Amino acid sequence: MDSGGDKSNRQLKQAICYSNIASRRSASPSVIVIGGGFAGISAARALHDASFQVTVLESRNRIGGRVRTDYSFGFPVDLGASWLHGVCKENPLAPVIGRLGLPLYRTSGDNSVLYDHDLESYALFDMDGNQVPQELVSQVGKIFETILEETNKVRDEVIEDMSIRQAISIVFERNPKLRLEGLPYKVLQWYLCRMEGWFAADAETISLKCWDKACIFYLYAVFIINTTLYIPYMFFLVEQEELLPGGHGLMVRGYLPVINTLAKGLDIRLGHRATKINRRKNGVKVTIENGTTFFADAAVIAVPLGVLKSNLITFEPRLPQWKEEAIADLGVGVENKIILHFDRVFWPNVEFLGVVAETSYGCSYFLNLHKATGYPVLVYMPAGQLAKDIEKLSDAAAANFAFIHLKKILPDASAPMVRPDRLGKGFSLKRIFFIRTKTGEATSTDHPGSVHGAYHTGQMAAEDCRMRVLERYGELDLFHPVMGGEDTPASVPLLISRV
Ligand SMILES: Cc1cc2nc3c(=O)[nH]c(=O)nc-3n(C[C@H](O)[C@H](O)[C@H](O)COP(=O)(O)OP(=O)(O)OC[C@H]3O[C@@H](n4cnc5c(N)ncnc54)[C@H](O)[C@@H]3O)c2cc1C
Repeated sequence: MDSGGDKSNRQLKQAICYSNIASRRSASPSVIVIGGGFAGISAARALHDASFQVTVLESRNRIGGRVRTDYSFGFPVDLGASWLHGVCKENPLAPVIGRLGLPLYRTSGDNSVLYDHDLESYALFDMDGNQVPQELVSQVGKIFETILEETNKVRDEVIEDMSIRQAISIVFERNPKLRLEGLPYKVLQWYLCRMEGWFAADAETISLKCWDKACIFYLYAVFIINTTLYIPYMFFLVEQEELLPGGHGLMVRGYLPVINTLAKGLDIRLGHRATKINRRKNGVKVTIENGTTFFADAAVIAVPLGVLKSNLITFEPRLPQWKEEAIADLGVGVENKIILHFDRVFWPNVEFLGVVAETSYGCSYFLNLHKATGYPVLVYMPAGQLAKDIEKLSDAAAANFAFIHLKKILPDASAPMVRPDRLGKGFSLKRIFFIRTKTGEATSTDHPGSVHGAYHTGQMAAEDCRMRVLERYGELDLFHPVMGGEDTPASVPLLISRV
């Protein structure tokens, strides 16, 4: 499908490519998948299995995108996604994970006030290292739920949307007893901090109208530059995804085995950054950074939303106005991970450690990987503005920042053997039905911002692409449906446990 960088060679090869496309009608149709994250690899796998000739163009020197398992510590640590949200057979990733026999560690059941954690195994501290009584944490958790319920009343009263932060202020004005003071107030801020962590956004940018509903909302402009996204400016939107049942499970061995399995046998070109996509009568031409061109019958675009927003890829002809507007209106959030590897475990045997503070910005959260994996690792996970601020630091300074917070609660903490790693979280939180051959977590209506959402959109894009090619070229007998065909292997139950 590709041709050389030299211009005259290109023209010659272009002619050959097009004649190939014409003569290939008796052979399999071809597809270029742009982006080798979960969505792109999922689409490529499905199309490959449906007898398409598939080429994946991935700009980096690895596949996975925001899924990246690091082995440099001598054991797997996910620097990007690490949870399977929705441990149930309805999860589109369940059949793959189940068949691979990958273990999951349960961190919560359904309906946890902390989303992906139960309040069963935690330790919260104040800035002086005093542990917050568990009873107080539970009590404040109930108050937090009451406050959120009260914000529903505010929502019903107002026409214009507002941020969840504003709505909470109104609730406090109306119900001064919910305001809390002293330590309970700080614990409340911690709950807010976890809510912000779930959305990878500050309470000022989370929509009152939409945070727990499927809808679209335009909020404030934010400035984000992170390792995954190169976005100068955007509007933040929030849509609540549909939460799958079954609670949340950590991928104990990391996500890499899953994506590697899906990628097996695919033609993946690493270091191939697409810069231009020309849609033509007889197919698609994709140009990459060094001028090399690729031709195929169709293209599936599975790059992050931020890449589209920053116009790093030119479309010819231009995308329809409504698609451009949808891309412009979508927003992303930021979440980082800083991995702290110690020579021994000196912290309590709980699933997470939290630090309460006067503001949600000042609170922190450490995931105890030792509980799930047996390795002496804490993962510091800032989100929203804090994550953006930390991204401005050097890696060493960021690791030190996390360690200073840890020291506040555990003064005897030994220095970590750190190699900090950070991966920005590109999070689109808006419903998006457009670009039929565009895929990626951002296009998931029900599960945006998740691996299973990305996987599912890849499957949908592949099916859509397959149908379009079939409609156009009429080779119905060549393929079986990408999704849900009779050949779908019997599902294997997911292996989930909790200690
Ligand atoms: C820190 C962090 C924690 C997270 N935690 C979880 C979690 O626990 N559970 C969960 O379900 N989800 C989690 N997520 C979200 C999840 O990782 C993403 O929703 C999902 O991986 C997105 O997949 P994608 O394929 O849509 O995009 P991406 O993974 O971003 O893939 C897009 C790919 O396109 C490539 N690309 C970009 N531009 C070009 C170009 N011009 N040409 C060619 N290739 C290009 C990129 O290099 C990348 O490989 C987390 C994300 C982060 C960052």
